[in-house]
Amino acid sequence: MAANGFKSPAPVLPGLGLHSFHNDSPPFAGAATSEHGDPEYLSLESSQTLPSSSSHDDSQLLPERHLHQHGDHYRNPQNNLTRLPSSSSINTIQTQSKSNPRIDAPVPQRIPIPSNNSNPVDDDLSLSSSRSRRLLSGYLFGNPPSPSENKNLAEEVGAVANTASGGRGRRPSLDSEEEGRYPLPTPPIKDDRDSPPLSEAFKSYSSPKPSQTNNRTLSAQSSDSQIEKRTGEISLNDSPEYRPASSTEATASHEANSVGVTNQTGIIKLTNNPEQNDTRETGSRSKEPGHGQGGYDPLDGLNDGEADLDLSAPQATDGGSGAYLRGEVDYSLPRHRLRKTMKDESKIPLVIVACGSFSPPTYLHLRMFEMAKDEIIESQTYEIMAGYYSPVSSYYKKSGLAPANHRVRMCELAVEHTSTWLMVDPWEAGQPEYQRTAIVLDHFDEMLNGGKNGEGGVTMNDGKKRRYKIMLLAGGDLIESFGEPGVWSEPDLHIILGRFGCLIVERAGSDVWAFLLSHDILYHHRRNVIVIKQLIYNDISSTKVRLFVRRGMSIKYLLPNSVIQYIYDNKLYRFTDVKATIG
Ligand SMILES: Nc1ncnc2c1ncn2[C@@H]1O[C@H](COP(=O)(O)OP(=O)(O)OP(=O)(O)O)[C@@H](O)[C@H]1O
Ligand SMILES: NC(=O)c1ccc[n+]([C@@H]2O[C@H](COP(=O)(O)O)[C@@H](O)[C@H]2O)c1
Repeated sequence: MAANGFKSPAPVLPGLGLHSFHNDSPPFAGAATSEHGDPEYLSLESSQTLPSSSSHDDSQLLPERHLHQHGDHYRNPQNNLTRLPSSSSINTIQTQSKSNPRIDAPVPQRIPIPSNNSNPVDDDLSLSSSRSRRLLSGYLFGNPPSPSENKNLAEEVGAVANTASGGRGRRPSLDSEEEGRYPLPTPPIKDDRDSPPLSEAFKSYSSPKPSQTNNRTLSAQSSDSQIEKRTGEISLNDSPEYRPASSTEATASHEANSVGVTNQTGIIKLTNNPEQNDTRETGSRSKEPGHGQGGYDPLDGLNDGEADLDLSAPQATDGGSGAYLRGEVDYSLPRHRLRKTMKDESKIPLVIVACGSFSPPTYLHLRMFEMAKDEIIESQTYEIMAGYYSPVSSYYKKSGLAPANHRVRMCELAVEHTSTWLMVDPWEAGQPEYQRTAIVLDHFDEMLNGGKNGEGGVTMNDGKKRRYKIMLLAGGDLIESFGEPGVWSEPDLHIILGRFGCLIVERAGSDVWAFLLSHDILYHHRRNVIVIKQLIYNDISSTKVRLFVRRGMSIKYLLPNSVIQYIYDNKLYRFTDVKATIG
């Protein structure tokens, strides 16, 4: 039995890799995964926009960014809607869609959340157990495939899933009694990261210098509610001296340039300013010159444990995304952790983008990126330049969606002190209408590789530029929704899978491999798809976190403390705001 769960992968799919199909994927400019070339719509010129959900309608309202495609700065989209330019810019899509009536009518339809249930907790519970959450909660795109096609696909999926699981309907997990029959993949080669041992980093923090402390720290003290008392045991410092007087002040402390860390040796409080904060005397790579511009390389060796304390990792500028979402400043893509040069120029520079609700972001959402990183390092094909969360806007009508500004801030808090290479892009969240994932990836492409003066891309040693490859990071359940009628349009799937690419993290309960075989478009672009096996299954669910908050249960160790604090400070997920809200 192969590690991917198939009894014998070779006869089914010659050339199927241990983890994925991606190994011989071409650099970028579209993945030529077919001998006969790819569909026309994979080769959008940089001047072309992606089709909107009603791409044939010239009166479609789009944010002004479609008219200002150079540089990072856009006017606040809240106030600047403009009409889509002539549909001639998307001719290739139209050509395709004319021959395919299903693509011809991709006007999003909103599927209402069943309204006969007024209890938000029950809504979340039912969503939690539903296998078709997106049909209940998301937008629908395009017309459903014909019933006969559906039936064939469903039969194929069933057949493949059954074969894959040895007839038991579900592939056994690594934890099952059959563990021995599922050899683990070769561990990733860690040498690239050049990490100091974790213990070294902690040693370096064992002698805090009182003079380097900052008075502001996170505190779980709350002004009200039993919920906060029960779940708010996240105080990093119980000393009253460090408690903000009010929850407002506690909120402000998140934005302060400091963090409090308690360990067995006592309270260590560190500022984010490396000059004031010189506790890291040994074992740290972050003080050494990095490979990135500015002397700091986000990917240069800090692993998770250290990163929790890595205050020299570049931080987002204060108030950046908040100010943008409030319409106070122009948009710009956060780049503070984006690597601009490569260590190994024989590889492909890769930026990973995770689209989703993140309501709230959990350790699973953080782990997804780390799992992807291991897989990428193992593949030796790509070099990771950065990772981004792109929280969906409030216009994505989904149960439990907190207002977009809160979800963006929670994602920022989640990565600020736990990661050295992850960032949060507020663009999608700040758009005045729902943006499909293909459009979001196109936005990243524009931001990272665009620029009329050729300023985008990665600068090679010889001064030449190379484009960042952008890949979507998603869980197996999201990928399986590719097969749900009306949720994704076919042209979008070709763009997402062909022009960009997908990193798919297996999710307990979803059989990504079987689905990959059964889905024609996914299979067509299989060489641009990387399936990531969860070697330690993590199924932390945002839905359940919301329910725990609602029920006053602890959510500690399910998500970063800073995010927990934010949830309580802002009274999220308690009562009515469990429901979707337009922010
Ligand atoms: N347990 C999991 N395993 C693998 N991927 C996951 C898991 N949970 C979420 N994801 C992936 O994380 C991304 C963002 O997820 P999103 O926040 O939209 O939904 P969710 O985590 O399922 O939350 P909710 O419970 O609110 O539906 C998606 O690609 C999703 O597939
Ligand atoms: N057609 C599309 O582009 C499409 C369809 C469904 C979900 N999505 C995206 O997937 C992400 C996760 O969605 P769910 O929270 O419903 O799992 C969101 O970012 C959403 O925008 C995109």
